Amino acid sequence: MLHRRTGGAHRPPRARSLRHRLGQARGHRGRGHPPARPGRTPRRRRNPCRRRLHRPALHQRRPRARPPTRGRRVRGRHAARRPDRHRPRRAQPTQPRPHLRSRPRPRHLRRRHRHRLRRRAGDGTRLLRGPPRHRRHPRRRPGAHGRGHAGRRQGRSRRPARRAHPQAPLGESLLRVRRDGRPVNRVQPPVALTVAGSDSGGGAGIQADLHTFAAHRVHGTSVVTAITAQNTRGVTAAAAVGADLVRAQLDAVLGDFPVAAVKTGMLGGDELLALVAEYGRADRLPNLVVDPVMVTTTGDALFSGDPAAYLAELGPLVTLLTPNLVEARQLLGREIDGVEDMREAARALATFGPRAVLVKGGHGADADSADVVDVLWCDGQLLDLAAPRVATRNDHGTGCTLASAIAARLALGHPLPQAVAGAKVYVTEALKAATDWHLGTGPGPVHHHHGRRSVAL
Ligand SMILES: Nc1ncnc2c1ncn2[C@@H]1O[C@H](COP(=O)(O)OP(=O)(O)O)[C@@H](O)[C@H]1O
Ligand SMILES: Cc1ncc(COP(=O)(O)OP(=O)(O)O)c(N)n1
Repeated sequence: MLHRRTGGAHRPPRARSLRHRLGQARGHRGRGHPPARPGRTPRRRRNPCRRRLHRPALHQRRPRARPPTRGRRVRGRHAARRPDRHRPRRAQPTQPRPHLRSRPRPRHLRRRHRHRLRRRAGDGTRLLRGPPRHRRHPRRRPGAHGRGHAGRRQGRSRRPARRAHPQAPLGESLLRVRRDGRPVNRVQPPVALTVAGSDSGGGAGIQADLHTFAAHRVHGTSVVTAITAQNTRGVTAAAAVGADLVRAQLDAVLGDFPVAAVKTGMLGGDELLALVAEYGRADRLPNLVVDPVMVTTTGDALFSGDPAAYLAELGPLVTLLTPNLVEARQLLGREIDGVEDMREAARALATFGPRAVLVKGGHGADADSADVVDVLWCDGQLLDLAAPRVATRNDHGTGCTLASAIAARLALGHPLPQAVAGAKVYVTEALKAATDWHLGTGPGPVHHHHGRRSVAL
């Protein structure tokens, strides 16, 4: 059988070999078998780690001890012709084989890496996991209750457990791999854009947004609208970036990256507001989440324009508007007190054209309440989103973090209400994880990368 495949010998050897390996990785063992090369004895490539160690060597086996299969008969014939076939088949390469690095790892290693991914899976990485293995496992048998390979392992106790592939270079064996065998770091992330001011303290603004995108495994791009000299105690100086430079940044990013969602934060004044609206009208700002930043929790004003212009300019272009209580008051020009008022405010803001409005109840709401309630108006429906209030003074940048987490999730393809709910959970966890931090002497930042170990560990 095998020799009939020698027609494939005209193809370039490397392509043939890769196809074979891919075939193995997908479980098409028969079809992916490599054809014989001229001048070489065809042999079946096997992962040496999967060798059945308890079976006798070929020359010691009783003839026809088992009913021969096609594959075994072929192997047996070659074993008979080639005495060197009786050597242990774990041939070790003596030279480094860097060309192997891009190849899929053996199945048992991929499985191990998947387990590692699951153990580490935080809120955002859950998406990478896919459905539980047992649901898709082609070898799943009735009675095997979905615990991976528990059933299959019973008869394989002598297999050396958790051993690295003897041929894998060290770097390769440490790479995490996805279900389809490709290393994780080759998966292209979606792209999100933040249009916001810089917070030199790193807790809010551009810095918080990029942290949040990264925590969601979304590639973050940025257009800087202002530079603030800021720490946990407040803002000591601020300067707007000129409209020409902001335009150039927008063109550089939007002209090159497949931006899937945009978050805006500090726009500083009417000029940049109009500029962003121009790009929105030109349909260049998909999934636009607008955090109408006007004043920090420490009381520093970050917007010098007309609040009403926010709604007039951006309202109809916005996917989601996320004012806090202070900002909702300024946008509507009236008091907002309590959850019923927040619902009314969300309804009123929605009349300016955004698809959805989220009135946030963190800063400025009843600090003694057990829950923090945000009100979401989305596609004509009102929804209260409640989360346990986290007792902490480290809550700097929660508004930026929430809006950029929503944008990241939209870039990842989450539907809007789920993106908002998931982002709120993410912020709550980020607040909890930073309660003991002492970064700065005022309200410190939240822990954007909670649930993830450092990549240096
Ligand atoms: N102490 C807290 N505990 C739990 N959630 C909070 C807390 N403070 C703020 N949040 C949440 O953080 C998000 C940002 O809200 P808020 O702080 O009001 O925005 P901003 O930072 O723009 O003032 C909201 O989802 C809010 O519910
Ligand atoms: C540069 C910059 N942009 C926005 C803010 C406001 O951030 P926010 O998330 O609303 O958090 P608080 O400042 O209110 O804690 C900022 N401070 N700086």
